[in-house]
Amino acid sequence: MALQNTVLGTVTSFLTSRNALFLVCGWIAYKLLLALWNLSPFHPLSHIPGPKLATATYLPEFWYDVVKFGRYTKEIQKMHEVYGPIVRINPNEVHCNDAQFIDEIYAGVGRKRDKPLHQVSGSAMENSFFATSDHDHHRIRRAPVAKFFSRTQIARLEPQIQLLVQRFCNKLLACAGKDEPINAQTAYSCFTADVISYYSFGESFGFLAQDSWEPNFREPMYSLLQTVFLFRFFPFLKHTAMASSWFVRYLPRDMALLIRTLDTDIPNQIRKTKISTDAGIVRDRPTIFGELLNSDLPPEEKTVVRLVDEAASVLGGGTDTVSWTLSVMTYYLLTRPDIMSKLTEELRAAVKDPLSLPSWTTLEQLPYFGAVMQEGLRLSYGISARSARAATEEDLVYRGEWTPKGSSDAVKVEHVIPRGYGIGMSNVMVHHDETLFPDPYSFVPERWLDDSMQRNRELERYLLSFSKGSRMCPGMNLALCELYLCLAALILRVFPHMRLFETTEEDVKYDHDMFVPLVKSESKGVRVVIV
Ligand code: HEM
Repeated sequence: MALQNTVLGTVTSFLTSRNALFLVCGWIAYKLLLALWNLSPFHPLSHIPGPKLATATYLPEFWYDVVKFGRYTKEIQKMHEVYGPIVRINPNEVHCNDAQFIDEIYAGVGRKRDKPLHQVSGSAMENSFFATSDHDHHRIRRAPVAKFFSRTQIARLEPQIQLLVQRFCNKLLACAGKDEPINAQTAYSCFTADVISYYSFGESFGFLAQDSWEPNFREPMYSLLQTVFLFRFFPFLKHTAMASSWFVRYLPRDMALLIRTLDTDIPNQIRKTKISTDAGIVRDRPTIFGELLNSDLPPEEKTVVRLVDEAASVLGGGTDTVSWTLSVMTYYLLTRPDIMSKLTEELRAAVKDPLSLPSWTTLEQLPYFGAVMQEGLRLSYGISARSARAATEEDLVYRGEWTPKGSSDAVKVEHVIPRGYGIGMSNVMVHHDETLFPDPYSFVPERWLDDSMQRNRELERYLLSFSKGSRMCPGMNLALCELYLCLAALILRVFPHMRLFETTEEDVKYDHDMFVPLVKSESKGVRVVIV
């Protein structure tokens, strides 16, 4: 019997290992065949130039984005130097480095644009409209949220933002004389998180009300974003993130707070809102959940799980983007006294009392302030990594010119990007395009003004910070309202007392990305002291 068992065990394990070997060989053969297909002249993208390995496989993208972390954008830039303005960067995606093609890729609502599945699989908020691939489904999901962030709605919120701006400046000024430097982005993210939470959820997180700048959501948000490239290749790993709530008590304080907010507080708030909505109770201050639950979205779009993802994407989208833009502007303004004094002069003429600022729409009209804002947005990029769109009902025809390296003659380039295939651009490349922005790494607000010192609308077509078209940032009005009000108050009240602390241009200069721009890993951020 023992012998029989041993023989049976050996045969089973032989069969099992044979099966495993068979599976592995089968998988390798499948991948090889797929690579051959991708390289073949029959593939719909075969006419688009690009490196052979990237044309055949996702290996280069995996290597630079996952293994070397967030460094594929720079490789794509190098590919453009060799292959021209249109490059095949992976078997099914094309990248464009010509800003004249922006309106074709990021087209308006009337022209359908999906987001490629490979791209949206990176998002942990898979039920949000941000991560919704299909154009029509995205439109349905986006509509009620976009309405909530319209210009009129934001104007109603403005008094509360003004209040938080002044509270924020008071808190910064109260740090006068302290030796410990303040990480500007951490401080700014306390302000932006309080604004977005008050507006979206009806209650502020209260980061400005606490004594210090910690805890806040900056670090945990960045930690969550770190998974974006890995999830693109292994989307099933997203489900392991759900386990994080089981060991929340062992996590760092700020990460635990974020997990608790997303896993407990927000779902509870949605349930409470649902009960009052069902009972016909009208709240005096609308919340994003109230808006979604009252909208004509079908019931399957109103589940708690989906609304939590929507809340997380608004929270994620609305916190660090604004705080990073403010940090970049802080650095440039504190290192450029010429720009600072010109701006201060313009603001002093328009603002009688810095404790009671004029409206955001009034501040927006100040030409030099507007120019500084545009330049700050240009050098903070919004999303630095590529964001692709797939036209599903039309082929896109690219026509342009390109001067290959080492040649003095421009050659004409024409390519058809077949429907269904993704084509994207990277803000970091467009914003450093020398033909549009001469001396692109310098902070030059004047480039946004025309000869009569008014806004240069023509150039604004190439500012991609909020993206363009049907999937552009729905939070743009809120972001601009925060940026104008906060920067005006900082300039008039805080910057005269603020000094940079061991901060250089390296601390704001793009190095790699995680979807959002990142500086060199060893940077300690933009740090300031109040004197
Ligand atoms: C300076 C501030 C901001 C910048 C530069 C910015 C930038 C962007 C960009 C470039 C996109 C397009 C992403 C893509 O192509 O996949 C986007 C989308 C988005 N942003 Fe913002 N954003 C900012 C502030 C905000 C705020 C305050 C909110 C809060 C409501 C927000 C919420 C979103 C959402 C929900 C999306 C997804 C839109 C969609 O897929 O239709 N953002 N943002």
